[in-house]
Amino acid sequence: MGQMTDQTPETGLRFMKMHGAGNDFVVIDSRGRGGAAMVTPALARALGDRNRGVGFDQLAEIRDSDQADFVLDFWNNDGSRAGACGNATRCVSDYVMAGAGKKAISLVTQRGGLAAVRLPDGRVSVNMGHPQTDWAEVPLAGAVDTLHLPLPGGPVAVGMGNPHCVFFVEDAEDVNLPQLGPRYEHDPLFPERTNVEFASLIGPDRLRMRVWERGAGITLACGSGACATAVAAHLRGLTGRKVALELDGGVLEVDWREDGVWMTGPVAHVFDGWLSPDYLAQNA
Ligand SMILES: N[C@@H](CCC[C@H](N)C(=O)O)C(=O)O
Repeated sequence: MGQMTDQTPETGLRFMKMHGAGNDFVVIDSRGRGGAAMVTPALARALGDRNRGVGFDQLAEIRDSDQADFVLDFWNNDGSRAGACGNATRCVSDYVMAGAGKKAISLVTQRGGLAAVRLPDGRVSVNMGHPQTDWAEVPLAGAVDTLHLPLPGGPVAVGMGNPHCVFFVEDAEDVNLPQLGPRYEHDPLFPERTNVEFASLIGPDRLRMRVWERGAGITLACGSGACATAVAAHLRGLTGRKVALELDGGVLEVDWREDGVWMTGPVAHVFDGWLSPDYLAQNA
C-alpha cells in the first residue's frame, strides 16, 4: 500500500498492524500534514489496550521530514514516549521503501538520523547509531561505572537512544521476568525508567535474551534491547562485535560496525484498519 492520504481525526484514521519478530505495532501514517502529529498520549494508551483498543507493544507515527525520507515517533502502550524502537523502525522503513520503490532509506527519530536497507532475503537492517555508554547519556541518576552497575548481578547500562539495563545470567530461561522486570524498570538509578534484558551465552557469538520493556512489559522481541545486549556482551568480553540473539519471537542479528550498531531481522505487515471519528473524539 502507498502513502495513506487525507488522514484526519474528523474523517477517521487508517492504521497498519505490523510486527518484527513478534514485537507488535500499530502504525499511523501522518505524512501530508506538513510534519504535524496526530497521536496524543490518550490515543496511544487507548489504542494500546488489547481488549478495548487494537493492542500493540508500540505505536509508531510517520511524519513528513525536510531532512530525510520521514520522521518516526514512538509510543509505548502505557502512553509514554520512547526515543527508539528498532523493530518498528525496520517495519516502517520496509513500508516506506515499498511505497517509494527504494531499497535504502533515511529517517529521523528523537535520537537523530538513522538509515535502513532491505536485504535480498526480505529482512530489513537498520543502523541504530552509536551506543551510549556514558552514565549521563543513558541516563543514570549518578556517575557510576556503566559496565558494572551497583545493582545485584552487576548489570551493564547501555543507551541506544533509550535506556537499557542488561544482566548476564547463567540461564535466561530461569529468570523470573514478571518479578524482576518491573523491579529494575523503576529502580531509582534510572531517572527515566529503563528497559531490562536478561541474556545468557548459548554458543560462540550467540545469546539467548529475554526482555521486559519500559512502558510495555514482556515483549517477544526488542530491537534496541538486542543492540544494547550485543554491545554489553562485547564490552564484557563475552562475544565479538557480530552477534545473533534468540528472543521469544525469533532471531535478530546485531553487528556493531564503525558507523553504528546495525540490527537485522524479519518484518511483517499483518492487516490494515480504520479508527472511526467517534472513537478518536472519545480518546483525544
Ligand atoms: N520494542 C522496541 C523498544 C521500544 C521502546 C522501549 N519500550 C522504551 O520505552 O524505550 C525496540 O524494538 O527497540
